Amino acid sequence: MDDFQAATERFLTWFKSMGGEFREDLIKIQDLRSKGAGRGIIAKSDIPEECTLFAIPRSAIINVETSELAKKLPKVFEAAFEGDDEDTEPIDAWESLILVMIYEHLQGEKSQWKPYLDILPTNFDTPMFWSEAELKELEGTVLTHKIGKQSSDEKLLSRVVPVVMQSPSIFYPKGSSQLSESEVLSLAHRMGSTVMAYAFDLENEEDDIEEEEDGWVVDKDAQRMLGMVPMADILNADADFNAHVNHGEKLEVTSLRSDTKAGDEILNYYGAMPTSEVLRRYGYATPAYSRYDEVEIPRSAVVQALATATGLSSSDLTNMGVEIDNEDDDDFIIERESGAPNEEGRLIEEAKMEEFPELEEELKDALKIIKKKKPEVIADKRKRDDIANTVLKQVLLEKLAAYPTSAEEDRALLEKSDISHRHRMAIQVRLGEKTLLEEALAMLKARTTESTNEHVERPTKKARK
Ligand SMILES: C[S@@+](CC[C@H](N)C(=O)[O-])C[C@H]1O[C@@H](n2cnc3c(N)ncnc32)[C@H](O)[C@@H]1O
Repeated sequence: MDDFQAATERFLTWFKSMGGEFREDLIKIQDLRSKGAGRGIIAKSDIPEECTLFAIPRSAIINVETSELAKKLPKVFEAAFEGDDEDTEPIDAWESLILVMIYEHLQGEKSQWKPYLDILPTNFDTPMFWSEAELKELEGTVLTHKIGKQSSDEKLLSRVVPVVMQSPSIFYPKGSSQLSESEVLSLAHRMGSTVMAYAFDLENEEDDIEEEEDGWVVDKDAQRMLGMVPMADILNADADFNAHVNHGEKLEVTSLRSDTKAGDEILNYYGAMPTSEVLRRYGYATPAYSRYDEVEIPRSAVVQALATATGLSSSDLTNMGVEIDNEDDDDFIIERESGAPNEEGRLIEEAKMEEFPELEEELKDALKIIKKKKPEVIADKRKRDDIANTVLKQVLLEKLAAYPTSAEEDRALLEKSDISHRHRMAIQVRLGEKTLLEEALAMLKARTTESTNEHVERPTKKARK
């Protein structure tokens, strides 16, 4: 038995000793490293719908309630939930769990979670850990300004690392050697990434639970409790999934479908998010998330295109009261109408590019202002539609041109077998964005053809009368 398998066995034995239930007749933990997915859970036989596959007692979860750390450093942790310290921001749920994880890790054999901690990752494929050359492959994508290594360093250095450095007698068992500040920082990064990719938002049994239209339960409580949930976090996930974690007295993982077959992977749901966000938070990418892909269009690009299309300058537009380029507003998001998974976790609706609601709304308002202030620029509805389409087409084409590679080049690269895992994921992210832009351009084209036909048809109808 190799080390990986031995660690899995030790973890499963420990899990049961903590009161965890695991249907070994139905499922098993499997080594999925050959497909870049670490450990996962696989069906050993066909599984019926609504079958409990495993259950985790709340006492096996690692969080501020179960770890001794919060009791040993009450001042630090009470503030986390009471707030209102005038001088310092209280630590949040995220920072609290990072501290708890650092503490449990440093306890070594003394931690009751040791066999669980042993199977958590020490390396990550999230872009936070990519080299400059690897990050270059993400140029032009929404991730260029979302990785935040520096701000995360600053936050950990000012809020997490000092707590460890100031209380060595609490964090280190007697006789163990202490880490330097930079070693604590890198441990904090490791635990931060673990929390990001593994922790669950824990719903209390008595919490204010609301059901969304699609039936997926959401909790509207502002202060959530984060926790590491052994076994539930062995589940990999996809946008199309077949299992669900129910938060009751215990946490129970149940099957959602009647057709889960022996050999199928049991997949959880991390949420509806673009490939870029899955990569940023979890360090992987699958084709099913591409339906949620997004592209950001900078506001300045829209103003520039509007100026060109109207023959006005950007300052003319500002002076007229066109406010598209407002610094406080976020960029425009281009995305599909993608629908939610059904109650079996299946994606049954086709994801379609239908409109750019916010962008079109603001463009319409801007054109109204221009028509009022300079009627000669927008003679009629047809001219207004032409300008709007020209602007939309221009910003989409500009965005497409901003990626260093073309969609065709990316498709060809994905055919190759000799590119690295990270490079492949970067291509999936940027190609997903380009495909979305191509769909947006096709939609605009179809719309323009439709409206031209309308304009051509109208006089004919009138002539017939
Ligand atoms: C909650 S853990 C799931 C268990 C994990 N595979 C392990 O071995 O510990 C989340 C991590 O699993 C991996 N993962 C989850 N779903 C995946 C999928 N569909 N394909 C590939 N990797 C996946 C990613 O590395 C992610 O950060």
